[in-house]
Amino acid sequence: MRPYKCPTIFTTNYTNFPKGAEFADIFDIVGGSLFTIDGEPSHQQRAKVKGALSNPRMAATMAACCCDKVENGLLPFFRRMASTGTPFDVQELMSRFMFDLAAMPFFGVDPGLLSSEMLQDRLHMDAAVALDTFMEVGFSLLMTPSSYWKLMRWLNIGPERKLKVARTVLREFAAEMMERRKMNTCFVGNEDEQEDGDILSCFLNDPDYADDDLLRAMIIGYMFAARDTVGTTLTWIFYKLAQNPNIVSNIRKELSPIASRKAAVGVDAMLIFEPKETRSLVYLKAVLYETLRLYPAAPLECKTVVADYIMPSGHEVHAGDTIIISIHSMGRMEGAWGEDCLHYKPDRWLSVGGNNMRYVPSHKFLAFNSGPRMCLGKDIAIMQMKTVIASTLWNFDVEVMDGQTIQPKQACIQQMKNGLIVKLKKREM
Ligand code: HEM
Repeated sequence: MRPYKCPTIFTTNYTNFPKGAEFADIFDIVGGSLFTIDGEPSHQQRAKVKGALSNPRMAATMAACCCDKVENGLLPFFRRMASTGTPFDVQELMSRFMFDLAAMPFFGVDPGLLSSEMLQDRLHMDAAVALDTFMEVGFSLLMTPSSYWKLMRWLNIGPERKLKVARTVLREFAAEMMERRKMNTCFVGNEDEQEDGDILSCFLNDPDYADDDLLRAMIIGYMFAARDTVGTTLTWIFYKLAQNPNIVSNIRKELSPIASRKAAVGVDAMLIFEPKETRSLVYLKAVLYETLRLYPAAPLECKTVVADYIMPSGHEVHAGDTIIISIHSMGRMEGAWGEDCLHYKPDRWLSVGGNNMRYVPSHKFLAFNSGPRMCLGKDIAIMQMKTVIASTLWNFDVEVMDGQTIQPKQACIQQMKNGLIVKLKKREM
């Protein structure tokens, strides 16, 4: 079956293909929240999350948090590494950076994982590790017969034992964040901004989320959705750009008119590119999409079948079947992307003349999912990635160290198995 020819699962007949009970059982840590539910309850929760994320004030907070973290966290760190020529694992760094960036607008508090002096905050560090455990173990359970992992869960052995520890840590983390928010301490911004300036406040005041378990599930689900999806994609972008200096030049060319209107900040004269400046940049967006095509952050989509159905391709599926769609493979199919499907070519996303993005249906490019369950953070993710890539590439040259084995990890989020060691050099301008 060629899923890219088959929008039925995601759009036209999506009610016949919910996530299903087994998915919800494996990811019970986010049980009851948008991330595991289907049908009418998912529509209702989705409308609320969509409302919170698309509120213009929230969009402005997200953009401000991102600029602040890049200017005061990421670039100063890069400058230190560049001045001493010290190699570092950019994936590990992006993971900490994104933990902070996901948490700041949600909780109104900066966990400070990016700054190494804060590493003693065990709660946040442990929560970050527990999120990774769920992504890794959850992936292997999706591929395992449910009777087998349910027995392991009952006996508390094997991967289920790891999940149990991760569950406890994540529940503690979410409870602590709710407590801190209720006590209204240590927040980002002034008192006015705190009134309804973070996403958690919208849910704390909502009677539908009066159940603490549901609110906890929502918090953890949000951290899953917003943290490593972006961090992982950024890492793959750095990797591909280091192999393609011509693409780096094209990005810098696109940034150049903006840079010429800006004044550099700080002693090192570094430029920060703000979301309002990069919003219209199409080549940079094409780079993001091309990376997500070959390295989708969420490489698998899991669906169950409610009623027997014959796909447009003629394949039959039966009630109770599980369908696993490899988004990773779909991005590499010759039938969908042409003979050069394995080549990294941002230009394929551009219209003739290169001034606009070409239309590609979302059921063909599934990195952000498609149809009624499409990612709600797509625009936020693009804004964050554009800010990081533009600000990094304008100020630094990025070199990937030789001798590394680069391969994807088998997990729900497609990180690099061994990380990515890079070295930076401050650009002479
Ligand atoms: C490169 C970055 C990102 C990628 C590739 C991505 C991809 C996806 C995918 C594939 C799904 C569907 C998951 C499923 O149903 O199985 C999804 C759902 C979702 N994403 Fe994203 N995402 C990204 C960033 C973000 C960010 C930054 C946020 C929040 C600020 C976010 C919020 C959500 C939410 C709330 C859902 C649930 C939608 C629903 O179930 O109806 N995402 N995302």
